[in-house]
Amino acid sequence: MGGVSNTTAGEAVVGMTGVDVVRGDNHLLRGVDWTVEADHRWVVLGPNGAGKTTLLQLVAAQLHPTRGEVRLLGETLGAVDVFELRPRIGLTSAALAMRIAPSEKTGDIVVSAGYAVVGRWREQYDVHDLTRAGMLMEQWGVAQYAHRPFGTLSEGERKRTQIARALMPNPELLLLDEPGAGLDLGGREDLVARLSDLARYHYAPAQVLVTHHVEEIPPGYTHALLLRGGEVVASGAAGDVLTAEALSETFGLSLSLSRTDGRFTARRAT
Ligand SMILES: Nc1ncnc2c1ncn2[C@@H]1O[C@H](COP(=O)(O)OP(=O)(O)OP(=O)(O)O)[C@@H](O)[C@H]1O
Repeated sequence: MGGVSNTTAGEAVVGMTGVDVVRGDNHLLRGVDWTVEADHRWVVLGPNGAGKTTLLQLVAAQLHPTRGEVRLLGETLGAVDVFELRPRIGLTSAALAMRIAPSEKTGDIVVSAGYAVVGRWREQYDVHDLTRAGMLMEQWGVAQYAHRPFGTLSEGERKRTQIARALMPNPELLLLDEPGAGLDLGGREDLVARLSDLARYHYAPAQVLVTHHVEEIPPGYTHALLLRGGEVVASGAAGDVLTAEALSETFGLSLSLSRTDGRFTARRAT
């Protein structure tokens, strides 16, 4: 699924050391060290205001650190033209979805991704682009809506369209900011299954998924980073990091955690 990644050989996709992001007196992030390798699939978990979106903005090359170093796809933020870096990174978020005009055709939204425009039809798409867009829309279950305006799709269909669009330019890093937000149970389960397939696909890009809910972690995700108040509570292999103790500390309440068939469930400990 999603095409072959062409990540710079020999270097991590993301390498952060001692990263602070400060606004006024607020530390949005403090002392973050993080490495994402090409075959990693990371889930970033934390409560509201923990700094997850700020972290994602750094690795989307949309924000520079106040202090520390961010290496991204072999380049250093601050010493590279971010407009060259951004096309190598696929991003989905509610903020981006809001920029899509409801009247745009779903197929145009996907095929236009490589041209850095949202949904605008251009005559010069070549057969390769159209074929790839069609394949991605099939994979993400939205091919039948190619001629429908984006605004008529359900929330789940919109989320899947956004992911197909993010994968269109064959990115080396895929960033998913709360892809499960606003989905009903069926929509969430469908998305988790598709993301699980993508996670396990050897040639898929490195992936980082931000969520508030352990129930949304797709099986096949390899690593987890837990954030609270801008600081890393725990980070590493998912099996080591995703514990009741670490989650309780992250969310500031006593939680129990269970795992069945690779899926997690958390609830308040009684
Ligand atoms: N420009 C800014 N100036 C001051 N504080 C900011 C600024 N931008 C964000 N913050 C604060 O930084 C903190 C982290 O925000 P961020 O959006 O990264 O959190 P988050 O973990 O993504 O939260 P949520 O789960 O609610 O989306 C929040 O407390 C937010 O209010």
